[in-house]
Amino acid sequence: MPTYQLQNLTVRHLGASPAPALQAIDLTIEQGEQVALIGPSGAGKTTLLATLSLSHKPAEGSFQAFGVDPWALGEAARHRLRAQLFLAPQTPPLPPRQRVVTAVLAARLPQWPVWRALASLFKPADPQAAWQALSRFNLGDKLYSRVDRLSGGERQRCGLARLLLSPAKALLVDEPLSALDPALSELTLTTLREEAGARGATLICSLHQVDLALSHFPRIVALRDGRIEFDLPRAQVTPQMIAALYQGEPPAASKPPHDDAMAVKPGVGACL
Ligand SMILES: Nc1ncnc2c1ncn2[C@@H]1O[C@H](COP(=O)(O)OP(=O)(O)OP(=O)(O)O)[C@@H](O)[C@H]1O
Repeated sequence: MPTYQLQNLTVRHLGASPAPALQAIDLTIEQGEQVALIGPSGAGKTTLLATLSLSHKPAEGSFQAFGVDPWALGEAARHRLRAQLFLAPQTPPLPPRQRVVTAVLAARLPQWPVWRALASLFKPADPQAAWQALSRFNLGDKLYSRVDRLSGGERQRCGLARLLLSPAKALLVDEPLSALDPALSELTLTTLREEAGARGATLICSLHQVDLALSHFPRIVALRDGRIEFDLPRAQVTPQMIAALYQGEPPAASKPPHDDAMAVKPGVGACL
């Protein structure tokens, strides 16, 4: 059974301009596939990931996750379905005063009874698991740091460590590299792909770094102006297609010149 089946899907943002954020989206993603979403700013990548995580209700078209239409389910059943999906947003919503260990273990809250979730706020239930997840992103030394003392890139990796602890079968990751240097970018994508592969989870990741999308992901879905421009195995994606997709707005390089690396960081860190 596919993880997702979307047919002729339209998604609008409430109160936004009449042009939909996504339109005529046909997309089938099989369980265990690893897919990169690319496209210029405003193309609809975040909206698509939010729709796949059941945060946006489509306006039109057909949407199925794990073979069911989530929006035809009652609230409780949809909530259970949501527990199968994990969205790691570009700016993870981490409580600023919380310790990293608590924030990471929060990924397990949906599996725990209320008493255990509350107890974990005072004494982390499984710090070893949090440390292991953080270590896979080179962040083990921040286990007991406060979230608001982390840099933008550290916070982003803290959000990804949560993903490792969630039991989800679909891992949805929005721009995981925006605050990371090239070495950490490689480590992060490799870790995400290994994790998804090891547990047979579907991985869908939006990226501005087209070279990394092509080197790490077998399937590339390109969005522009809310529509799918192409959906192809990476071997069939040509430089001409990439140039047409970005039309004058060059895709981000994964290896910025040294001076640019500093210019990228501050904007992303200002997240909470
Ligand atoms: N909360 C919102 N309210 C209204 N319109 C929105 C909202 N979020 C996004 N949009 C609009 O929806 C469209 C798609 O935006 P989206 O954030 O999905 O693009 P994106 O490809 O993820 O862009 P970026 O690469 O810059 O993150 C854009 O036209 C954007 O202005």
